[in-house]
Amino acid sequence: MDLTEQVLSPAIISDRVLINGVVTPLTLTTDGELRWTESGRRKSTVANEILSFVEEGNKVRVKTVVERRGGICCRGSSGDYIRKDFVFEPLSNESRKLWCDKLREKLESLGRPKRLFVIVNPFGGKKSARKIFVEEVKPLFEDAQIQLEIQETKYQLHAKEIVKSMDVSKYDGIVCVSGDGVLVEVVNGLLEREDWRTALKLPIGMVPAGSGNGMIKSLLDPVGLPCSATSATISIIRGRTRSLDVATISQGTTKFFSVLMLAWGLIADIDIESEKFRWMGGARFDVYGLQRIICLRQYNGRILFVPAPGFESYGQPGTCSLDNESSVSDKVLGYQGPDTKLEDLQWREIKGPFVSVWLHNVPWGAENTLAAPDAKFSDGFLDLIVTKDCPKLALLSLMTKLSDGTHVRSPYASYLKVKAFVLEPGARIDEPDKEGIIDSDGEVLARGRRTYKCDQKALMSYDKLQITIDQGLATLFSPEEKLI
Ligand SMILES: Nc1ncnc2c1ncn2[C@@H]1O[C@H](COP(=O)(O)OP(=O)(O)OP(=O)(O)O)[C@@H](O)[C@H]1O
Repeated sequence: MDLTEQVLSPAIISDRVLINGVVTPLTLTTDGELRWTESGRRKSTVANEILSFVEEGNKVRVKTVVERRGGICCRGSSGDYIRKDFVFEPLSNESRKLWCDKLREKLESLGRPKRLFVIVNPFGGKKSARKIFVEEVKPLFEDAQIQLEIQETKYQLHAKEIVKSMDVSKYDGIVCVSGDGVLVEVVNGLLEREDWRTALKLPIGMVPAGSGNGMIKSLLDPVGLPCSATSATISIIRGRTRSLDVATISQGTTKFFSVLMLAWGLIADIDIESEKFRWMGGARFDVYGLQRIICLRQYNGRILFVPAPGFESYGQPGTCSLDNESSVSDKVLGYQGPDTKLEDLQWREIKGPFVSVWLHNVPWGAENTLAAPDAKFSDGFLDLIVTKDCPKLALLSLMTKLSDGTHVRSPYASYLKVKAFVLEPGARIDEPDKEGIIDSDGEVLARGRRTYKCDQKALMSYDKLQITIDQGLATLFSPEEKLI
């Protein structure tokens, strides 16, 4: 809270108050900064740091959260927060009332959330969401005087059920203390509501507490914040939002709304089949990934895509017979996907065999996977990474580069942005009686013949599916750009 900034903005209120028993001038500026002098040193706290204030007898306690910066250089080394209180005593009752009015008006003007609906998945990741919520999240929300309605999920798809029937008008946002799985359920639940247009305007906040926390990592990492429950919670309290593209995956009248990714081939096989090694923790992806590269599978099939401007040279011109049924469903009242006239678009195609086909909406797929380094939250495009004809050693090297995103520079990978996409999945080339798995946002969307757990039901069949994107349809709580 040391005052280093010398450019002063106009005062809303400036008065002499008692700080630690000493009469001192205190000023609140139009940009929400409180300035005073303590033990001969000029100090300040900015609006961003103020959570709330309370009157305690004649005193006013301002609750703040301050970033503890590490090292000499602040860039990228920040993000550890400490709670600090600043207490002052106005010299009269009138002065105290005026201070409280002005502080309240200033905080009100920031548009922060006042009532949040919190969904906690006690089952996700290392099963620590409940502990994270109670110890790290709830105390901060309480200090920020945010009213909470808390609900724990009791079974799979419970979060979707909850948001489908909740009264959205009562809240300023939904917070998921979970992994990405619950976020996807929340988006799908909101989109299946009759009032989806209004419901989707409700910002969704993520607090990382699952094994896949790709969305919140994608929000925090670009502004130099660590993927922690504290930085995520503070971002929600500050109330800034950003919009997020939503992809509609359709097969006939069956639809799934995706906000993270779709994978087919190697990545899907590793993601889904490594479940049998869950006891290994995060190492399951590396161990099973290595096994999959040694016994590499390739898949026949075809992909069609409408490239974003600048990516028209990828693939060959392709003709696409589209599934018209997918846009027509009178019985369903919820969102039906974007009104894109797919027939009028310039389609390109790439034919198999494929090692991997991967579509990504945001940069990070998990906390250690920078899947699509150029992906943007609301550019209206999905990033497509296609891997073909790749020798095993090169593939091994490519997979080790997933942590810093340089895999997209491999000569065996094509990396482009697409506006629409069609997948025509085929069988494995080594064992044509076996097919693959299509994975969207960590869940199995379709299981082909003789695949892992192929007796279990999936939402779609292992057949042609199409994807369209609605630009910026959903809203997320998001940290502000930091001046670094
Ligand atoms: N009480 C519960 N019991 C079992 N499953 C649940 C429960 N609550 C939620 N789930 C399911 O847990 C799944 C994973 O949730 P979450 O998003 O928190 O974590 P994740 O990181 O995506 O996944 P995981 O930890 O399973 O790898 C979701 O599909 C959700 O439906």
